[in-house]
Amino acid sequence: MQALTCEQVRRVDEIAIRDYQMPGIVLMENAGRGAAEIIHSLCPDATALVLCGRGNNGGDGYVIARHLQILGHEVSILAVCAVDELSGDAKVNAVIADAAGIEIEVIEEKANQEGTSLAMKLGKTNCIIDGLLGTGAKPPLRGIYAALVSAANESDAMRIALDIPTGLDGDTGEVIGEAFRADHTMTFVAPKVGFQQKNADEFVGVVHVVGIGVPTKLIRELDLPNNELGLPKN
Ligand SMILES: NC(=O)C1=CN([C@@H]2O[C@H](COP(=O)(O)OP(=O)(O)OC[C@H]3O[C@@H](n4cnc5c(N)ncnc54)[C@H](O)[C@@H]3O)[C@@H](O)[C@H]2O)[C@H](O)CC1
Ligand SMILES: [K+]
Repeated sequence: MQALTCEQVRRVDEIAIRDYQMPGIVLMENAGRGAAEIIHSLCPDATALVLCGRGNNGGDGYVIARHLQILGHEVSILAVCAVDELSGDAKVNAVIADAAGIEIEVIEEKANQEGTSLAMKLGKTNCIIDGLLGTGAKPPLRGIYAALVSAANESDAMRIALDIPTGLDGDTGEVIGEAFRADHTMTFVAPKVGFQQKNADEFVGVVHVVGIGVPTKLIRELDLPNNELGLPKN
C-alpha cells in the first residue's frame, strides 16, 4: 500500500467528513475498534494500560480501551489531561470510557513526575498502548510526554503505538531525543512515509494498517496524481 504523508492522511479525514458526510466520530470508532481487534489477537491476555494525549490520537485510545474491555481485558487509562479539558470526538469517547467504568488517572502535566513513580504505574501492565501523539504532533516532545515515553520504553511490557510512535516524525522518520519504541504500530488509513526511513524500524516495529471505513472511491482517488485531490504535489 502506498505510504502517505501526515498531511495526506489528515486530508482523507477532511474529505471523508466534507465530501462524504462521514461524522468524525464514526472514523474514530472504526479506527479504535479495528486497532483493538488486532491488539486482542496479538496479546490475548493483555492487562492493558492506554496512554492518552489531549488530541484525537488520545481519542483513539479511549475507543480502544472500551473495545478491549468488551473483549474481556482488564484496561486502565493514564491521561495527560482531565476529560473536561478535551474537546470534540476525543471528549465524547473519554466521557463514554469514564461512564463505562474504565479507570482514568490524570498525570498532571506540571507535576514533577519522579521517573520511579511513572515506572511503577507502567510496571503493572503487560501491554502499554501509546495514544499520546499522532499526526498532529511535531517532535521534540514537550512536558510530561517525554517522561511517559521514557518510562514506557523502560518497561518490559509489549508496546503498541497508535498511528505513529510518539516522538517520531511521521513524515521524515526523525526522532529528536526520545520516541516510543513500539513492538507493533497500528497505523490508520496507510503507512506513513516516515516509516520508510531506516532509523524508523526500531520505533515502529511491525506495522499494521487499520482502515477507518472511508469509501473505496476516496482511497482509490488517492492513487491519482496528488493534484487530483488538491493535495500538494510531492
Ligand atoms: N484519518 C485518520 O487517520 C484518522 C485519525 N485519527 C487520529 O487523530 C490523530 C490526529 O489527531 P490530532 O488531534 O490532530 O493530533 P494529535 O492527537 O496527534 O496531537 C495533537 C495535540 O498534541 C499537542 N502536541 C503537538 N506536538 C506536541 C509535542 N511535540 N509535545 C507535546 N504535545 C504536542 C498539540 O498541542 C495538540 O494538543 C491521528 O494521529 C489518529 O490517531 C482519528 O481518530 C480517526 C481518523
Ligand atoms: K501515538
